[in-house]
Amino acid sequence: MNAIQDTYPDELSHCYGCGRLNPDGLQIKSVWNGNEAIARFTPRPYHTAVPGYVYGGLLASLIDCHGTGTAAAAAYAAAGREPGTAPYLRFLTASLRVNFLKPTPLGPELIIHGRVKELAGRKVVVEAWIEVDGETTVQGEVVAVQAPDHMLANLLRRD
Ligand SMILES: CCCCCCCCCC(=O)SCCNC(=O)CCNC(=O)[C@H](O)C(C)(C)COP(=O)(O)OP(=O)(O)OC[C@H]1O[C@@H](n2cnc3c(N)ncnc32)[C@H](O)[C@@H]1OP(=O)(O)O
Repeated sequence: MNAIQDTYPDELSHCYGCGRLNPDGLQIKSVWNGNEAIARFTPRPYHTAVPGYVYGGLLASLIDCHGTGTAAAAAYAAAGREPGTAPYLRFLTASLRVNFLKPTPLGPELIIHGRVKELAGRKVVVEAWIEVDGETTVQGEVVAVQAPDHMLANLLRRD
């Protein structure tokens, strides 16, 4: 199954966290299974906070972009539409909350989960958490708001 980020149009695919066209970015991939979205990411040694543990800002970025990706996938599903079709359902982070429950070990693959808590109008509230070796180390919530039409039109305009 395609990751939702692989269906974003090129003009909206430069995000540091999830843009497939950003060679220096994290390029996270969120796959929707009809119930939740899952992303997998293995931090690199330079993502260190203290030796052996992952930097919290990276973890927040994973929650952030997986949250907006989950919102997009869920919004297309709720509308009965094929992901990536125009008019684009592309979401921005309006609010990001992250609770670091315990240190996240550096080395193993992280599994990032995203589930919709609320979907109404242009707003999707996503609960997200990071699992490593079967334990949840980070829990967060993203309020994702559909990009306003004028913003999308501006970004998609070709000269
Ligand atoms: C265009 C695509 C670009 C692709 C980028 C992908 C990004 C991936 C993740 C990111 O890092 S995004 C970067 C960080 N985020 C931003 O820079 C967003 C900056 N903020 C904005 O542009 C506007 O504030 C925003 C578009 C998010 C909302 O402005 P609107 O004028 O569209 O909001 P509006 O007042 O119409 O509210 C719509 C709903 O969202 C709710 N809302 C808005 N801001 C909120 C907030 N901060 N917290 C909680 N809820 C919020 C608002 O209450 C309302 O809920 P209800 O429908 O239930 O009434």
